[in-house]
Amino acid sequence: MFDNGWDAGLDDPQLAAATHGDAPLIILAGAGTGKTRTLTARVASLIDRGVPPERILLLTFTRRAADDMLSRAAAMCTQPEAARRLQGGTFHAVAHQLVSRHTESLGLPAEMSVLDRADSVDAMDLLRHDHGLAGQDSRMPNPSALIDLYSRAVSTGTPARKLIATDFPWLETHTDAIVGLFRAYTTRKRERGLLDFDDLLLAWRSLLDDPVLGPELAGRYDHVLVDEYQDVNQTQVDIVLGLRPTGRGLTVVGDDAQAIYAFRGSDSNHLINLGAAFDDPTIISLERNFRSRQRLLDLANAVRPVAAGHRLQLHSRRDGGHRARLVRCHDAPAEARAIAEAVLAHAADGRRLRDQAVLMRTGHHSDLLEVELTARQIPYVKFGGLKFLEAAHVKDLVATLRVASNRVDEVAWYRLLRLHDGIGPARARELLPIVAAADLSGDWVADAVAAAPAMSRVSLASTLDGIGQARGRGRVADRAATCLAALRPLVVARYADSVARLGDLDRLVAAAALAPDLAAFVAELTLDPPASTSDLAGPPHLDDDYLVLSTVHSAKGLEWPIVHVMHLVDGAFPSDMALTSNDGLLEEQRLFYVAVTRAADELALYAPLRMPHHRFGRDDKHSFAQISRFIDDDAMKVMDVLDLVPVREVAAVAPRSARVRMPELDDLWA
Ligand SMILES: Nc1ncnc2c1ncn2[C@@H]1O[C@H](COP(=O)(O)OP(=O)(O)OP(=O)(O)O)[C@@H](O)[C@H]1O
Repeated sequence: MFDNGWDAGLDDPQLAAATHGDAPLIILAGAGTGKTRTLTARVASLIDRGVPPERILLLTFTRRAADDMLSRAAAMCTQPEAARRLQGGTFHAVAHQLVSRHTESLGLPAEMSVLDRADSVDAMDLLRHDHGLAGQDSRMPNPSALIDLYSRAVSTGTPARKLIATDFPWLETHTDAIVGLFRAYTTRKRERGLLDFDDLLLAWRSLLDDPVLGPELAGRYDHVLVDEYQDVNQTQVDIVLGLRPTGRGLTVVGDDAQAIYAFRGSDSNHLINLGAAFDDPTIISLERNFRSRQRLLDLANAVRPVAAGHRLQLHSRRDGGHRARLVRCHDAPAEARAIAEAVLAHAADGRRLRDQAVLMRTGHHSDLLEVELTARQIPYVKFGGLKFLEAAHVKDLVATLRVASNRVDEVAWYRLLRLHDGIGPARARELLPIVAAADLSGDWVADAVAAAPAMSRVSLASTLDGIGQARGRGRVADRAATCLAALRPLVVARYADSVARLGDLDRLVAAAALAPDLAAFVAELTLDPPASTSDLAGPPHLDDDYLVLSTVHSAKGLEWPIVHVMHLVDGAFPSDMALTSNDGLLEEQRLFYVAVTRAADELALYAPLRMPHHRFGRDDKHSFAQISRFIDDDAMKVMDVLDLVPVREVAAVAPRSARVRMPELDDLWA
């Protein structure tokens, strides 16, 4: 029956999921159990069953995941040309496409820009002056705190007044001003075609709620498949239910133990509760892990968080190999040396560097390790931490491209204006009504230049001329190149290392040139930012061999034969920010579970038993560190221990493995 390849090698539950009919399907899949493979096979099987590819929608959390799955599914089925017709992408990217097509119905201007968090902070900064919320007083909420409050209200659907009273009481004296500011902020964004990430999802949900448009939009699809459902927020749940109100044709895949985005408003309970929304859901659990050796899964099963979730017990047919190993090191420099030496030892055994990854809770944890790797000439690539799009020069170009596509994008103008010597925030605010006016009249360039300080006039005139020319260019490639030409002198004047930065910008403009539409390119870049310029150019050359350093968040969904996880001490992993809240700790535990399930063959967890007091401190004060609370007695039973420290120190810092604990004493120093 199945001679097209998509069923090849699937185990029974995977095959059942791939060939399931139209009733709502919930696939609960543990780590490494082949979620991606199963979803891909299901898409291919749907096409072979006769579902037109354009009536299948696949929603994922990264663009790359959607592209990979759709192209693989198309290659596996009998219609290889289906790849072009299949619909898919991230929730936000699909929302952006839809919203761009329905701007009129939504009362939005035709030209739109997408705001990331930093842009939203700028937008709030611009408006708070009009609401008496700017000033030197330290009790005044800063724009970043205001955006946090605003997003929390939106993502949880809680009125701002209530939220201030319960969660932000120190802002209570400003309640009226804040509520007024938020009202103005919402109106202003709408007028200027500025949409933040939440707005995109809310707009999609509103379109689906509309009695005329909603059924038409939902009726475009026969099947909607959602990956990583444990990471959806309430608005995304509403969108999914709006697309498939009865659940017919809905497939979701998720693992509640891998939910790691609560800080963005996600809630793994949505996966746990979904079944109750339908009459006849089919639930399939995938528990056979195809990635890791059983000895490593013994640890994964021991540390898998079970709070309120589904009990999955992973098993593998891959025997042999070593148990997971806990490596206790004297301090952080010793940990860095131990990791570098282990990496080299595996390389000497014939492993490529690319077969290994070092994972960390937070990007800066690898500071010392990077020094060590550089000294030993071990090439590495780092993922996570500062994103490429957060680099100042990249944001400068994105702002330039945005004003060339949406002339009234005052947030982008605000950034661009401040790149000119002599124009600070106050001057920029004065110039905005001229350059970002909704109804341009007369010679706006001359007016803006005349209003600018004398020292800025020459460069401002040249930037504004350049942008005017860019807007007149029809081809995307010409428009992007003209924008960069306008920005180039500002980058040279502003950044000491401008040559390297301009190299990045050239690559970005080259990538833009391939896009059919500049505004869509910029929106996509903002919604799913590349980690580096090499991401824009596709994967690095195959001959390159390098070690991967990655935050656990960025390692989600990936796998390596050998994985080293560092800084496994309380305060680092779990992060000290999470130590005071139960929800925070649970999220850290899920993050730990993601980390330990990335390894196929070997897993080493490193714990430096002394940590410096201050990351950038000038002194060398250290204190004893407690081995991560996630490595508890059950975990220790399935691990080997390697001590790179004197026995005396181990005894001092490892009471968690003691059979009898004295919590009342321990807790005093927690
Ligand atoms: N039926 C199968 N036969 C052989 N290998 C498989 C099978 N299904 C999945 N695999 C392999 O198992 C590994 C894990 O699969 P995949 O990445 O799809 O898992 P996942 O459930 O998305 O994992 P995670 O949630 O941990 O990221 C991959 O190397 C994949 O090729």
